[in-house]
Amino acid sequence: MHSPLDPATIAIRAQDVTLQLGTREAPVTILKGIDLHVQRGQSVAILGASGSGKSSLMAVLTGLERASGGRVEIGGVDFGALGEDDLARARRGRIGIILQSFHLLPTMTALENVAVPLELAGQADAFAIAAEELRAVGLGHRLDHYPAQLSGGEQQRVAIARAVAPRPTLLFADEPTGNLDAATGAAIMDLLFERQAAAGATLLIITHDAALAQRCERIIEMRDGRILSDHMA
Ligand SMILES: Nc1ncnc2c1ncn2[C@@H]1O[C@H](COP(=O)(O)OP(=O)(O)OP(=O)(O)O)[C@@H](O)[C@H]1O
Repeated sequence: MHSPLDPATIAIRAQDVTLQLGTREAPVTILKGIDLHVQRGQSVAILGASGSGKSSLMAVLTGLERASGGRVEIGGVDFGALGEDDLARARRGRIGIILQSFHLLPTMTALENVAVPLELAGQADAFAIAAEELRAVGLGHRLDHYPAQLSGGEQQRVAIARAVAPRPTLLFADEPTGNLDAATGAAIMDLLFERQAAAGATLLIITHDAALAQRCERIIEMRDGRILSDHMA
């Protein structure tokens, strides 16, 4: 049996994480001491008013932004100890990100959008794996379509396939249904949970939607750069 804080089962370990941005003369403290442990495979909703620090927390946990203080460990790797190149490498294999506005490359087909990042990460059979992932999200018949030829829901499916394909430890979704109608959004969430389970990934979802948050195992609420509450749903 693993204890709850066994490194083998912890996907995210954040200790007293702070983030300061702005200028030297006018620094702004955005994250004010975040302590967070997340078990591998858990789904976590991050709620909070606009400006409470949700996206900043995501930026620090994904290594897009370096913490100003404290410690960030993702999948057992101390992000603070890595140089830029090693950090980029560590992020590539471990972290998948799904954003509200999909961010697909417009000049690449659905298949290429999923396969090319895999190939860059050194994955053999990148195109075969990408095709399999796209079939798993119901897009087997759209492999050669460009993003502009796909609906919003289909584009988000491609983005999910792209994020899940490298089998990341950690999947982050920032308002993943924000640009979709309610029915499409619900279908996308079903798919996201299904693909999370298939990949055995930990899922953090930033959302303003309390109903969506209730579908996660755990709900964290942020206020003013701090965790205000943290409970199982
Ligand atoms: N580069 C920056 N310099 C100074 N302040 C910043 C910078 N980036 C973000 N902030 C501030 O940090 C605070 C937290 O922003 P953040 O985007 O993390 O909030 P959020 O909870 O994700 O909000 P939303 O729900 O609107 O996306 C905000 O007050 C924002 O204005």
